[in-house]
Amino acid sequence: MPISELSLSDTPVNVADRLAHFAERMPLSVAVACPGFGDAAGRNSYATCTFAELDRDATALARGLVDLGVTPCTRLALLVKPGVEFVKLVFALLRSGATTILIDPGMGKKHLVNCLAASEPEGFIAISPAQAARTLLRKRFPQAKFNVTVGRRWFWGGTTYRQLMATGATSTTRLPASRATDPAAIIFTSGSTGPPKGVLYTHQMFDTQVAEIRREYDLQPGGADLACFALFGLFNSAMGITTVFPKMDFSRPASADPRRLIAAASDWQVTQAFASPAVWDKLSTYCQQHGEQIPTLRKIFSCGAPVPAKVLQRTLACVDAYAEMHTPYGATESLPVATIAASEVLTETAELTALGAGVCVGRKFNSIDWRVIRITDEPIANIADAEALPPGEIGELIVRGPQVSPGYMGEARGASSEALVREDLTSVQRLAPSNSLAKITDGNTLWHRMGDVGYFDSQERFWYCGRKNHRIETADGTIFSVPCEEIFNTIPTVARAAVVGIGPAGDQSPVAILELFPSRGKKVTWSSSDCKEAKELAKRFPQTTTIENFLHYHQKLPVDVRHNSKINREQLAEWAVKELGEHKMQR
Ligand SMILES: Nc1ncnc2c1ncn2[C@@H]1O[C@H](COP(=O)(O)OP(=O)(O)OP(=O)(O)O)[C@@H](O)[C@H]1O
Repeated sequence: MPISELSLSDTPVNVADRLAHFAERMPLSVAVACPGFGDAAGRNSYATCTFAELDRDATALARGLVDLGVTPCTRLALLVKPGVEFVKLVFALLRSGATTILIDPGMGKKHLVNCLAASEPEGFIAISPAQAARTLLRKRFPQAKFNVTVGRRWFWGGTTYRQLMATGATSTTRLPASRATDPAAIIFTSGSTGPPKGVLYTHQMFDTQVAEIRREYDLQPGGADLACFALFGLFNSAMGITTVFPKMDFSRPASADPRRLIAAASDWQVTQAFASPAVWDKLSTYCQQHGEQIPTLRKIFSCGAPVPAKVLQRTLACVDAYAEMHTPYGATESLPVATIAASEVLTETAELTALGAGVCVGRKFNSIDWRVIRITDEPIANIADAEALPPGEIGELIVRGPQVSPGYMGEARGASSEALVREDLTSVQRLAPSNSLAKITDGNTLWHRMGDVGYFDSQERFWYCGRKNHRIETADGTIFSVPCEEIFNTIPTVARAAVVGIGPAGDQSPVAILELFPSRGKKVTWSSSDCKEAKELAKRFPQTTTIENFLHYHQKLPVDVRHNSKINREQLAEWAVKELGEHKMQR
């Protein structure tokens, strides 16, 4: 059949084919490096695997899974720590045709178990403690029959990673060919605006992510990446780039020890690194205080929340003078959407951000189509019902493209997850409730509603003004969180500001909550001058002029589990209600 006659859903696509390409061209280069136990230093202390080994073992594991009975669309939860085995298993699962369920362990036990149960896994590929927990909670996972233990198997049966590898290595089973729209994974959002949502990933989404990230940032095979966000290991291996996992707790990135990150960077002479804003803040502060440098870094990425200009500046100061830093913008449902270079932020947009213009997240990726539409909390069934807004007007961002997820699963309220997994781009009628709020039909395509608000400027750059759910509807109009917060962030004593709404919808009052910088050796106290400065500043800008309540938050502001960077404004709003109710109002 000529290519032109193939529909998208017939096109064979699997991001794991990109790994096979590099295994052929650079078989002996290190694909993954992961620090061993203890404090041994230097490259020899890492567990490593080459591209050839990764490719060979991923195929063996995939055959082992298929021989176990795994078929296309079998849902398997992957609960393995970032490392060599993790990356091998991710590629094995992609090749086996299974749908991998990926969840951040940092979201806490209750959410973790609920998310897992909602996705109805047919098996667990998991380390021993997770298998033990699965066995104890077996009633919640009635369908889990394909269980593979990574590490020692105790009382729970199933097979082990080693056995799977051994049987797969001698198997000649043919692996299934995956098509572009076939499900590849269910990845959960970080749940910063409610319960985490299971996002359906197709093979096409993963493949587009890799192709677009490689093209946009001109990432070349042969480089080495310090991966402080585990999933980046997948992208790197599909680009011929060595993944270096530092020694850190990936479920609490902000707790990473800068000395360990610097050691991993130096051991592998890393050329690029990906970490959340909180990690860059901590690492760059350490480098500044201790005169450390990471001179081999050429490309630096940060994503997940706005990156303050001072963090961009400080980070660039501890790397090569020609290094670039980028802050890609996107969400689990759609990544990447837009990007901006730190150089553009520092020379142009940061100044406007400080004046309340929002945070510029840059221009769109080639493969994305985007619009800003009038804000509504109601479902929008068809694009004809969405009002597109002109540049300069704040609305909700909607996106479509090959890296955009066709829908959610896992909430499964009323709809069986089987139906959701098999859902394709045209079967919008079967969408679960959150899908109807998040998707808009346009012919046989879908737009995804980002749940983020902002506006386009005259150069079609998007200026992020926060989450739609975090906007404050007052009797006098709408207040957007991020533009206001950035105004308060310019106060030298303020470490971080959050602006939240309290009270009934439509008649909310804005409250500015400020975390102050610890002053050396002294307990941080909220002085009348701090409050006076914040109040005076608020009066100078139309965005903040109606804010009258200012509160000092005595600890670090609460943040999300995945990036430890997104402010949990819901929690702060509840706290503010209590504080103000107790007449501790600072006026
Ligand atoms: N570069 C960036 N600058 C500013 N904000 C960003 C950037 N990148 C991502 N974000 C924010 O992170 C959001 C995506 O986060 P993620 O997909 O991890 O889950 P979440 O939206 O926090 O979870 P949930 O939808 O469950 O609340 C974006 O919609 C945006 O608000």
